[in-house]
Amino acid sequence: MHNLYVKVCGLRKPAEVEAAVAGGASAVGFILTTSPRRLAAAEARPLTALVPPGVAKVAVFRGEPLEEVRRAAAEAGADTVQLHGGEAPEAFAALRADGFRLIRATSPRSGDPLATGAYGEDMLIIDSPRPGSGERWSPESLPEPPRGSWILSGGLSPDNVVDAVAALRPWGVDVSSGVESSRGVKDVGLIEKFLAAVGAPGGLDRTR
Ligand SMILES: O=C(O)c1ccccc1NCC(=O)[C@H](O)[C@H](O)COP(=O)(O)O
Repeated sequence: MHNLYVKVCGLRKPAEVEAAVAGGASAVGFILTTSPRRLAAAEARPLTALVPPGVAKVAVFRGEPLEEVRRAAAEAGADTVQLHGGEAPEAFAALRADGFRLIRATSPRSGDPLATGAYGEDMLIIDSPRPGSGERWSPESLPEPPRGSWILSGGLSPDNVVDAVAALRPWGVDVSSGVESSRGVKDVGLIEKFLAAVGAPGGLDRTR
């Protein structure tokens, strides 16, 4: 038996972080790449400082040079790095050596391996081809069943997450647009609703 890992991403304000933590999120994400949700590392730092032990602080990147990722993730106070840029396994090894936990993000038709750990990562996010867009992807687009600690992402919301978990049986879920009132603007009530829907803390029980 395993309880669902729940990541709430794209947070920009203390009240959003506090709602995610209070609602039982396993991880909170901060976007340090091009996005309406982008934060500078120095802006993320006071937000990660609000996060208690046991909740992951995830810095999200897409295509930045490795040295920039290392510097910004450290400055932000993250303990986990999420890479969307198709980085090579060597980038994951370098970040591991820095002490970060690692999330590799990909999409179903990318051609990337769908086995968690293929590049040395701890977790694998399977997301829509346009991360943070709120778009869902079709289960039929998966070339093979994902393996290991994989996180379902892309277009989840308080209203669809329970059915999506029942259909695909992921190890975890990740949400951003579905807990926003408009693009890039989080709604604390929707964060609470999402976390309540998945039964956080602890999450939906699921059998592997
Ligand atoms: O959220 C973004 O704007 C973003 C931009 C560039 C790379 C990654 C980004 N988000 C990463 C996430 O983990 C999102 O939570 C994930 O893509 C799901 O987003 P959504 O479909 O909006 O729930």
